[in-house]
Amino acid sequence: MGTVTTNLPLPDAFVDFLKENGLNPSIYTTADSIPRYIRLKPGCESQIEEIEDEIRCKLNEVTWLPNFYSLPPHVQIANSKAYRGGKVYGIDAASGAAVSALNISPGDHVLDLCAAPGAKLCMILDLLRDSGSVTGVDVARHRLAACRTMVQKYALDDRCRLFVADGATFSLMPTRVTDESTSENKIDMFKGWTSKRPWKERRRAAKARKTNSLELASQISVPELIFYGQHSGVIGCSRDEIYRTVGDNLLSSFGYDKVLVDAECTHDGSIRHVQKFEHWGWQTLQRRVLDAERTDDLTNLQFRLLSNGFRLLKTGGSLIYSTCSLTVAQNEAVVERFLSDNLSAGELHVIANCMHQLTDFGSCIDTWACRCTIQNYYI
Ligand SMILES: C[S@@+](CC[C@H](N)C(=O)[O-])C[C@H]1O[C@@H](n2cnc3c(N)ncnc32)[C@H](O)[C@@H]1O
Repeated sequence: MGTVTTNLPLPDAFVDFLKENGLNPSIYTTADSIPRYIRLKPGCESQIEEIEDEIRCKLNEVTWLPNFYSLPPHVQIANSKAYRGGKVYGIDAASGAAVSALNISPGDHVLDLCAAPGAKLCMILDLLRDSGSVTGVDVARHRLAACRTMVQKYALDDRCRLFVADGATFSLMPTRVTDESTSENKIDMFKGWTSKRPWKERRRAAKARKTNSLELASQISVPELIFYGQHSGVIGCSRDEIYRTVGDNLLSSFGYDKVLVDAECTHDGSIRHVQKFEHWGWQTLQRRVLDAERTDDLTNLQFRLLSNGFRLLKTGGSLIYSTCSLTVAQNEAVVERFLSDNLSAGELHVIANCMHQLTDFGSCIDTWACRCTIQNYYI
């Protein structure tokens, strides 16, 4: 395989892929100088000096993103007491930008359609504090299990429910607290409620898990609830209420206030991710990133995730579509295809492309280059 003059021996096929997509391969040469980012758990502000002493470096505040700090690339936080004790999160600033663009308000019911491993989901829960709810969906059970571990580690488990499901067909409504649902007998119902599914259903799911994830996605018709915090938009729901689907005509009133579609993508915008292929082998990159058939499948999946996220959004809600790919095909083209379908339906009132915000964010583009390509509002 040929190389280009970067720090990494990028294979020709990847360089061609970058060029075809109008991307300059030299962005991958800056890997050693890209800062790391952390997010401070709200409430831990007074402990910054202590954390700096422990990790032996100064935390530089990211002025445009509350609670985010940058630190030099060589500093590791995974073994620090601050990280293990749940005082800081490892999350890139670009990921924070996607969540920040959602403009979370108290009481929002938020849907995160590709939630695992959950860095953004935790940020949403922190922003909501003790109001609203978050519904996290992911097709990969093991990744969603890691998300559940994270939600529990950071004590964010009250208002969150997690479903293993295909985000392109997921159809459950947010469950909202009503006067009725806080009554004593409902609380008892909650205690008796179990996420365990009938044996036959579990056996079918286990069989499906043996196949690959795209096939699995099409086989999961009933979402599997793997976590349900006790205040997840409702207290004391029955199983039927938790699995309530609503027809399209009611979605405009009872859908989610905010939807995040942080879609599966080729990850080419993450310099650290691309770096890992040096160890995994460039053939893996060929298979995962460059394979044209897979890329076509991906853009179709992205389109279906975006369309379904929008379907589940209530009137006046807003949706963010983001990826960590820098390619037009996975960002602008997906959004344009979606808009051309939906504009003709006359449903969109205002469409603001928030890419311009990211150009101000400068340094975050080069780490998790998360492109927020759309912020839509219903009328
Ligand atoms: C970019 S990652 C999401 C990162 C996550 N939002 C975070 O902040 O930690 C994309 C996720 O989409 C999931 N995914 C892939 N296909 C999916 C589908 N059809 N439905 C739901 N999730 C899917 C993958 O398992 C993966 O966890």
